[in-house]
Amino acid sequence: MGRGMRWSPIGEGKYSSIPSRTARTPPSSPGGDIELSNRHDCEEEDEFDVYSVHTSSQSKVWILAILFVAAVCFAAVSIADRNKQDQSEQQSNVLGAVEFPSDVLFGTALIEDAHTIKSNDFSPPYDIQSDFLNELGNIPPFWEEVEHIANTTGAFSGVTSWGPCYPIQYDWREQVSVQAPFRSNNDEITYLNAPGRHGDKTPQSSFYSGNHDVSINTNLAGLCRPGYIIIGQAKCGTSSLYQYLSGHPRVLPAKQKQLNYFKYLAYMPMEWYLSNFPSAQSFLARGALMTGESSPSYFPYPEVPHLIHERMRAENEPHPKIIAIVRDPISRSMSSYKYNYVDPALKMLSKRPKNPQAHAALENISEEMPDEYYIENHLFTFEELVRAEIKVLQQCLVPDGVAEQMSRSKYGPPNGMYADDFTDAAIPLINADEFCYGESISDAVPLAQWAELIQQNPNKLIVGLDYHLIRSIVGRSLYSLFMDWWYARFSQDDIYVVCTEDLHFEPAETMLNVSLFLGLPRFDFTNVTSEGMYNVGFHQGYDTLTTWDEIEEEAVSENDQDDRDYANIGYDVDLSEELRNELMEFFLPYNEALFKLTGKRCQWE
Ligand SMILES: Nc1ncnc2c1ncn2[C@@H]1O[C@H](COP(=O)(O)OS(=O)(=O)O)[C@@H](OP(=O)(O)O)[C@H]1O
Repeated sequence: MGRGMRWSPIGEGKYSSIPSRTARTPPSSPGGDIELSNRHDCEEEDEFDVYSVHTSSQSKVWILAILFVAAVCFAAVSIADRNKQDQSEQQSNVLGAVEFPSDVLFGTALIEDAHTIKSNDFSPPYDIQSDFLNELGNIPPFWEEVEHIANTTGAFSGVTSWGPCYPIQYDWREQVSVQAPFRSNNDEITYLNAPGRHGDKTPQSSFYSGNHDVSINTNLAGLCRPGYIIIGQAKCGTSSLYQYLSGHPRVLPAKQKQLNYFKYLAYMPMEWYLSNFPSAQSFLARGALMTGESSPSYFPYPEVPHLIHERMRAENEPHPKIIAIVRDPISRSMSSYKYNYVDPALKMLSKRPKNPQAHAALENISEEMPDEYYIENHLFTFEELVRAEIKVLQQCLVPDGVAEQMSRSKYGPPNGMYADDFTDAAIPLINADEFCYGESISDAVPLAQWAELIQQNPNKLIVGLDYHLIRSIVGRSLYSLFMDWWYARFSQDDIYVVCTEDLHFEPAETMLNVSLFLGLPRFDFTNVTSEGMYNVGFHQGYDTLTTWDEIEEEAVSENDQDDRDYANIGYDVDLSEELRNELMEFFLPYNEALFKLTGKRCQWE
């Protein structure tokens, strides 16, 4: 049945169509006695059987004539379809569906056996003159060998590894059978996800302790490394940054924005991690220079930069660039309050989960009330949570206080992961997130910092939620404390810092700067960024786009004209001028430390 039509019976063996607004009007039939359906051409010939006929001798001639035309159309369409199908099969063969030989997928391929490119007739869709060295003099990560060979010989002969991709066992030329200049469709990207390599099991989340025996160099043939890793911070626009960057025609996305490998899944071998990125085949067919991922879970944990360095930055080896994005800390804290506390609490109130702890917490709270009622009566305000947290942080972060001492003892000399960095660090490395927030007191008081609040407001809800995110609404906006660890493992040349405000107010220019830093060729991001923002508070989802019009509409309906709250749109978080000033004062030294460390100043006044 065709689009735009419904059929209703009008009598035995007879049907008439009820055209929708989009259906075409049938032509009047020459004999006047054939009611053709509104399908009168041969575009969708499969519906020709649906019409009603008042048979007469005169009309038989017309019937035969029409059946003849229909048959001719049918034959023509079948041939066209067949051709289309052949074409698309051919396309998918060269663009995506070609399987790697099983020895490459499943482990007998040896990297040492890899063929180098032997002849000059190898012509993948890359421009030797301009692709591997951009106007800033930056080479995209992992392309140094190709750049060197291409620019000295004017050809690709002798290249052993294709940019970020590990060598494959057979001739590189076989991987390039199409001259598709740039990526046109993400669906055509091949990922070498080989079920069976490590069993079909889905990796379980757990923090990597560093004690697992992970063989990191097994069977990497044909897999490609990320050229950039967006590390966070959470709620600072990591989703938009990732999606915008993926809009560069020479960048291919990972299977998903957040792989969380170096935080939760590092007990899996690198082979697993890299199978989440496009294959060498996709790079070659698409003329890609880079892929990457964006996991805000990396930002707050000192173990992560150490691990990325260990696994991806062997001495003098090429390695991915690190991109951090930071937002006005007050604005980020409000977004986090909403995302990590208000939304999950409201969800819990509406879903009434069975787990005994949550159940007990919800016992005296009325059911099926509007959100506003719960927010007013049963949720802690932003101010309440923030003041309780700041009290704890101020004590913990005093010079030579708990955070400093505990961090030194865990990560410093003699055997800590960062032993050498403590010896000569001018600024002490501090893991506030791990050492400032104290222990649980009881089922009713999950963390000491909330003891007083809970005592004074027994009707308010905090039990049963994700405490490690709620406890650090402010703390995770002290960016310099986290970035210190990243700079202990990566140099200024390896790290690029984006201010969320720049991404908001000058998106195309900001993205151009990020991409040039990465060594990519110049690209005008205007069409990409003008689509909207991703993962906005009132429309969540890492790949959920909210158009600028929708954002504008929501801002107007909320009467939210405060420039400083440009992103906290669609929800209200009360913030008195007094608390704003206090917070600005609290954040100031950390902001200044960040600007000094990174050499980048964000406009957060
Ligand atoms: N282009 C641009 N400019 C400014 N701000 C932007 C942009 N894109 C997204 N956003 C805001 O960033 C918030 C979501 O950040 P993340 O995607 O990093 O969140 S997450 O940690 O991955 O969940 C979320 O903030 P809130 O809406 O205040 O919650 C988004 O609105």
